[in-house]
Order: sequence, then structure tokens, then C-alpha cells
Amino acid sequence: FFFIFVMESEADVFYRELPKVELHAHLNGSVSYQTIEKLFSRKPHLNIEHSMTAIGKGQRRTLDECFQVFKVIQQLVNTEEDILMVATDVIKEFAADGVKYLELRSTPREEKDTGLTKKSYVETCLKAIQQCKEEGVDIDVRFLVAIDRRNGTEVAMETVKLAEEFMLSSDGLVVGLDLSGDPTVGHGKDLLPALQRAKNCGLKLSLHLSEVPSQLEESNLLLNLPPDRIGHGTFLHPEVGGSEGLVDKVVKNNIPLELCLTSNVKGQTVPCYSKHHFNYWYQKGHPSVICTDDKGVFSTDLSQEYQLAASTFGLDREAVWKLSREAIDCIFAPDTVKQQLKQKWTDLQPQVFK
Ligand SMILES: CNc1ncnc2c1ncn2[C@@H]1O[C@H](COP(=O)(O)O)[C@@H](O)[C@H]1O
Ligand SMILES: [Zn+2]
Repeated sequence: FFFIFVMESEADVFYRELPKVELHAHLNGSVSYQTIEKLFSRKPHLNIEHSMTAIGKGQRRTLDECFQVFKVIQQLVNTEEDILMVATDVIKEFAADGVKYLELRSTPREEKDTGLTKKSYVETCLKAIQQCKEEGVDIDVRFLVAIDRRNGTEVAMETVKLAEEFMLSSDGLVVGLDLSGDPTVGHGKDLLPALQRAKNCGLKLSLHLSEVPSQLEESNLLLNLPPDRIGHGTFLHPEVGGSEGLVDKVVKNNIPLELCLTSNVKGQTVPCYSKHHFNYWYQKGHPSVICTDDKGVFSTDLSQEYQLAASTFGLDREAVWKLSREAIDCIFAPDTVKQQLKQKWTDLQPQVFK
């Protein structure tokens, strides 16, 4: 093994200045090299190295190995203080990368040793959002409560109840629910009652769907809800073992896809950038939003992901602009926020195309 620790390259100025919307970012997967350093110094006894918390340039892991990485990071982030720092840093890093609207998602955890509860976990994430707002960081941040599918039916239902409480009490910060976790563990059918309840109470649903092959039955069940957005959807279309039926459901319900190029290439569910399913959906004119998934773990940022999409699929600057602007229609915050963001894009356009 050899490892490169910092981000290997930086996107061109156009992509960095491009105003962007980030809709698929897992908090603990988004922790930067610099923040990991600070966590190390807080917990020297843990004996963890950078090579265990990020996947550098040219490296790949199996998806299974990626999930080991999350376990290591979660060991490093186990107090309210850690969560506050991590969330604050992640928000500021997205803002510095030109992200104007961010939906951050995270799985509430309890840690008996440190007194962390699922409720205080979410409260601390919201506190970070609030503090950044008070400091005037130029980014609108919302939160999705995540269900880790490996924890099963009961935990899923508890998580929905928690999300519901926060949706009602957080002044619009908690807008929805995410379903994520190792896609090879558990079955979506066991989570349907929880997801249905979430939908009925007004939480928006973003579900990881067909991230790995051979999940036609599960994807079909989950698409019947239907979700408000889809994470990855890598194996939905017929060319990769999905089906026309699944594609039809996605198209008829106009469900946007959150597409994460580097995540899929480094996690080896997609063989190379040029074979990424972005092309399939983009060619169809279907709403497709470029996202990072786990910018820390996969050593990337949203500017780089836009640049990669552009260079791989031959998008000119106008097409890239349209892509970032159309992402606004896919956010979970209300229409008034969409209008504000569109105005922001209009105001920034001359500067970006100077
Ligand atoms: C690579 N593709 C992926 N597929 C599925 N779930 C993923 C994921 N990347 C991240 N997560 C989910 O996000 C958690 C880490 O952030 P939080 O502790 O929630 O903030 C992981 O444990 C996993 O449940
Ligand atoms: Zn994800």
C-alpha cells in the first residue's frame, strides 16, 4: 500500500466559482483530511491512520471496504463536541467550494460511553447549521435524518419518529429522510412501513436505490412509494441488468437522481468514469444532480465532480451552468427557497462567465 493524503488536484476556477447545490452528502463520509487531523489529536489512544479514513487518487476499494472506512470514522466522531466540529467544518468546506445550498444527511447514533443520544446527535448537527448561519457563512443548509438499513425494521421506525419530531420543531431545517447503509445487508421490504409513515407525515424521501446489481425486486417495491429522490440508481436501466419497467417508474414519477461519479468509481460499482450512468439519464433529459456522496472518504469535492462530468461527457460551460441551476428544482426546501436560489444564480452568472 501507498497513500496520498491530500486532495490530489483542484478544479479549475470556473467550476469552483460555479454556484452549486449539494444534495447527497453523508456527514461522516464528508470529513476532510484537516478535520481528521484534529480528531486524531483529540483521541491519540485510538491508533488510527489517515490511510484508514480516506481513499486517495487512483485507489479503489470494494464497496465492502468502503463501509469499513465509515466504521473507523465513526469511532473518531463519538461526542457532541466532535459532531459539532465535524458538522461545522464540513459546512464551511462546502461553502468555500461554492456550494450555496446543502442537504446534509447523517445517521443518529447513541454512544453509551460519552452520553451521546440519537436526539442529542441530531440537535448537535442542527446547532452547527445554526451557528454557521449566525456567522454569516454564505450557504443554506438543511438536514436529512438517515436510516442505516442494516439496523432493521424497529430502528427504522424509531428514526422516522425522531425525524418527524425534528421536522416539526426545527424551523424548517429537517426536511426529510434518507435510506442508506450497506446495500447488501437487509431488504427494503422490511423498511416499507417506516418509509410509508415518513412520507405520510410530510418528510421528503431520498432513498439509495440499486446501488449494487440484482436488486430489481427491492427497487420496484421502493419505487412504488414513490421516493422524492433516488441516490445512485446505478443498476436501474436495462443495459446493466435493470429493466425498462424500473426506468419507466422513475421517468413517469419524474424522480430526480443524485449521481456521485467518484464514489461509484472508487467503490467499484461502475468500471470507469466514461461508463457512469450519468450519461444514460442525462441523455434522456431526466433530472440528474451531480453530488459528492462522501467527499472526505473519496478525496473529492463538488467542483471536481462537475469538472469530471464535463470532461468525461463533453459538456460545455453553458451545459454545466444549466446542470447546476436545474439542481435547484430538486431540493427539498420550499418553493420560496428555490426562487431565492434562482435569483442568486442569476446575480452570479456574469462573474462566473467573465
Ligand atoms: C458509498 N456509498 C454509500 N452507500 C450507502 N450508504 C452510504 C454510502 N456512503 C455513506 N453511506 C452511509 O453514510 C454513513 C456515514 O455517514 P453518517 O455516519 O450517516 O454521517 C455510512 O455508515 C453509511 O450508512
Ligand atoms: Zn450515499
